[in-house]
Amino acid sequence: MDKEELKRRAAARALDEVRSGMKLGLGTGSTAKHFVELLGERVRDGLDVVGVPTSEVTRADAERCGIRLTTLDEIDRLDITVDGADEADGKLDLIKGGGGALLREKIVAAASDRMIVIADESKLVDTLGRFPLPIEVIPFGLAATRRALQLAFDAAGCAGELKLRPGKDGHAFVTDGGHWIVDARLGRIPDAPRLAQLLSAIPGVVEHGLFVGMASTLVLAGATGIRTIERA
Ligand SMILES: O=C[C@H](O)[C@H](O)[C@H](O)COP(=O)(O)O
Repeated sequence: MDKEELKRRAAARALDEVRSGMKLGLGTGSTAKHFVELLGERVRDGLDVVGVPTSEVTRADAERCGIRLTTLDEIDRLDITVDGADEADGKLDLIKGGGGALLREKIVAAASDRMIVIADESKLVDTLGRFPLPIEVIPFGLAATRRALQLAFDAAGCAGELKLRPGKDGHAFVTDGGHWIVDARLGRIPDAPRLAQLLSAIPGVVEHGLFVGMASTLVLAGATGIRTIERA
């Protein structure tokens, strides 16, 4: 089955959890975009929800779909965030940020009672790390931050090359928050919680793409159907 169809099925399954009156976090990426489009159809049929987008791209998509939007300055908590992932393991820890939206995604997920992750089944891995780990950094002092990152990788039992993410214009990719991203090709992250802690302690790191202990439900769509994994 076509991968886009699998993503749309996972998105449709997450939509089953949405009720009128809910406040929703709207994720970023090709899978989350299916959710926004399907949600828009329900809104046009009368579903009353309000959303907080996790990127400017998602904001534009949601507005185009007629979804009412708000901000985390106007409301306290969200009921559910629905978002994609670049990788997920069986403990529901994630790598996110392939599209560069990890910072707003993490802020929105942390303000949500539930985070439902939607994906096609190819995103499920035994150990995180095959997908390069996105790390959002401040441009100032980048070389010092890179050295600190390598020390953190050593301390967490992993190693790998760091690459500054290029943008379309040949310069560095710039996030919605005005920062840069370095992608770490680690191959295998044996202890994601430990690495997450070490990365968060580096001054030049704004945020990293390890989402540890945040997802409550993982919805995986495969050729044989939908599988749902709940946090233990
Ligand atoms: O920054 C982007 C997000 O973390 C996405 O949710 C992630 O990259 C997955 O995207 P996609 O659904 O396109 O594979």
